[in-house]
Amino acid sequence: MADIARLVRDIADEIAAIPERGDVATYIPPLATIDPGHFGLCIVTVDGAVHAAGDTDEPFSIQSVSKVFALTQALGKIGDTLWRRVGREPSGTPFNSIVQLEREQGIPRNPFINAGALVVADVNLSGHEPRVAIGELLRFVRYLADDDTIAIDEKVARAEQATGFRNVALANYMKAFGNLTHPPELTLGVYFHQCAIAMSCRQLAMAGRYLMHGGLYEPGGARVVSPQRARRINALMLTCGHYDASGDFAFRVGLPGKSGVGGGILAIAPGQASIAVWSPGLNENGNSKLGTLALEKIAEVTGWSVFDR
Ligand SMILES: NC(=O)CC[C@H](N)C(=O)O
Repeated sequence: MADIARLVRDIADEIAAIPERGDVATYIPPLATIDPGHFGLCIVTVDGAVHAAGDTDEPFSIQSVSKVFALTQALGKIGDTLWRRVGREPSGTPFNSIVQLEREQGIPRNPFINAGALVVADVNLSGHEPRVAIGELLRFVRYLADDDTIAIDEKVARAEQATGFRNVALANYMKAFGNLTHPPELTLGVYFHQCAIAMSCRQLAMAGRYLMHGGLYEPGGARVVSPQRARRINALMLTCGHYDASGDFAFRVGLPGKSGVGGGILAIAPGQASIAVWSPGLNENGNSKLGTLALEKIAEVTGWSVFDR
């Protein structure tokens, strides 16, 4: 087994020295003003050991990484009937694309593109006020991470709301096909707030543990989801977690991963580790440029892969 403590330190040092860091998201001021020099890394291994380096305790906007936790929550509510309203195929299109929705009758390709995440948010809203639905998701994430300090960044939520015209279009379009059950503005409110959850790498890696432990909170702990559901969420992360760069991520890293436009990535080595990286500069697909590179190096050194013997 590689020396993980040393590995995280080496990678943090190596990444810190790279000048070409990608471009931070500019669509809202709270993201546009982030220093691209940040880098955080945290690896929680299967034995519970936590290895962290760099800005591992600095909260950042998890954005689309929240789609993993929201999906887990929605599956807990309605199980496999979710798949009548959202597909399970890679889209091959950017995260906020609308093109497939017309041809495919308002059924989004998968739960990790924005359209699919809006359907998931609509499910999580059922039977609740938006405030209660988002509170439920926040409590779930706090439980998974074992950390009650995790919070929503209201500034980010407000900025999402003020600028999210494409998401408004996606929600209205799906509403026209009958694939949203609530008024679009309520579903959008839940979605914008889930994107605005702020977490550190340490909190994110802790929250991802159930996906390395086959659905258990920790080995021997409470069950969050069944082993089959954990496997399936991992499968969706691998095939759809990086939008139209999901194939490239699988090729380079070989692990299920979910990115966010805040520069965070949660990656899972099933049975081995839950890994969170944060580097705010993005590549042309809206995924963390150096975060992906860091994960590629981690996979190379440790041999963690879902494609190995
Ligand atoms: N890829 C992302 O992280 C996208 C999230 C962003 N808030 C959006 O909805 O456009």
